Amino acid sequence: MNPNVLSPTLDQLRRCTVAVDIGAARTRVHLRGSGLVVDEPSVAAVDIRTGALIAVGKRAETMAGRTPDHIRVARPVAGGAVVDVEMAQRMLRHVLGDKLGRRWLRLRGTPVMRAAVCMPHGSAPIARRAAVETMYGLGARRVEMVDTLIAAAVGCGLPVEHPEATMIVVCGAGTTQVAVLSLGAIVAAETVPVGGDAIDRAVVDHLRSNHALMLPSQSVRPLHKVLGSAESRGITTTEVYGRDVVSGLARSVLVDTEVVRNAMRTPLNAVLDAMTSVLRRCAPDLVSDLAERGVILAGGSAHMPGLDLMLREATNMPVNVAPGPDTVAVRGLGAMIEGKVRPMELSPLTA
Ligand SMILES: Nc1ncnc2c1ncn2[C@@H]1O[C@H](COP(=O)(O)OP(=O)(O)OP(=O)(O)O)[C@@H](O)[C@H]1O
Repeated sequence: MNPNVLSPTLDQLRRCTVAVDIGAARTRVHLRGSGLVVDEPSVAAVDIRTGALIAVGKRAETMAGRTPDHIRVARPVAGGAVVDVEMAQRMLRHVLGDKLGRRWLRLRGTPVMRAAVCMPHGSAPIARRAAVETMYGLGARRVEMVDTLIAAAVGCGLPVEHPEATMIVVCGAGTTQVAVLSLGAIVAAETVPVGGDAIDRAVVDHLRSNHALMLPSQSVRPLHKVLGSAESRGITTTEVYGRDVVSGLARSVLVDTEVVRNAMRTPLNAVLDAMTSVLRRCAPDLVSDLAERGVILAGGSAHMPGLDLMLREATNMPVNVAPGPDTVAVRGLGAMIEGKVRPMELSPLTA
C-alpha cells in the first residue's frame, strides 16, 4: 500500500459493515447503521493460571497496578500496531459482544463481514498484517485499510478536496501523525512515536528526579489542568501530592509550574520537528495557505489543556482543536462506510 494514497475506493468502503480504530489507548468501533458502538480502553485482564479473560476495556484498565500476581493486565496495541493479535481478538470479541448481530453471519461456512480499519500513516507491512489477522479472527472476509490521517481529516470535516492546503496533527497515546492535505490527498506527512503518554511520562519523570516524588497515575490529568489552563499562566507555583521515593510516605511538594511545563515541552519537540519537516516538503503556496488557515489538532491528547497553546507558541500558526478530537478517525471512517463521503471529481477538461 502506498502510504500516500487512500488505497480502497469509496465504493469498496461502502461495502464494509464495520469501521475499526484500534489504538494504543482506546479501541473504537463504528457499525454501519448504528454509529459508534464501542469506545473502550484497549486493555484486557487475564488470569494467567487458567488463561481466562477476567475483564476488558474500562474495567480491565481500573485493575492496572492493583492486581494479584496471577492476573496480568495486557495492552495488545502499542506504537500504532497490534502487538498481540490473539489478545486483541479476544478483547474486541468481548467489547463487541452481540453488537455485530447478523453481521457475523457466515454463508455456507464462509464469513461475509467486510471491515475497514484505520492504520497510522506509513505503518510497516507487519503492522498492517497484524491488523488484518485481528479482523480475520473476528470473522471478517475482507479488510480495507485507510490511512488514519485521511480518516481523521474526513472526521474533522476538513475541506480536503479543495486546492487550499490543510494541516492536521493527530496526537494519540503513543504516536503523533502530521499531514498537509490538499485535493483529497496527502501532500506530505510524518509519524513520530510520541504522544500523550510520553508527555505524561515526562511530568512523572521530572517530579521523580527533581523532587523525589512518585506521582500516582490518576494525578497526572489534574496536574495538566493546573499547568495548561490559560488562567494558570500567571501562577508560578503549585502544590503536588504524591509518595516520597525513599520513605514511601505521602507528602507534597511545591513545584515551579514553568519548569514542569518545560519538561512537558521536551517530548513535544519531536512533534514540532515533524511539523517543520512536513512544511519543508510543501510548496510555498501551500505553506502560505497554512499560515492563514492554521492547524487542526485532533487525537485524544488534543484534550490536554494548553497543548494547542504550546503548539501555537512554537509554530506561530493558529491551532484549533477539532470538535470531539479523540474520535475523529473512527467518525471519518464511519462516514466513509456509510457512503456519506462524496468521491472527488477531478475529470480531465475538454478543450
Ligand atoms: N482530558 C485529557 N487530558 C489529557 N490527556 C488526555 C485527555 N483525554 C485523553 N488524553 C490522552 O490522549 C491519549 C489517548 O488518545 P487517543 O484515544 O487518540 O489514543 P489512541 O488512538 O488509542 O492512540 P494511538 O493513536 O497512539 O494508537 C492518551 O495519552 C491520554 O492520556
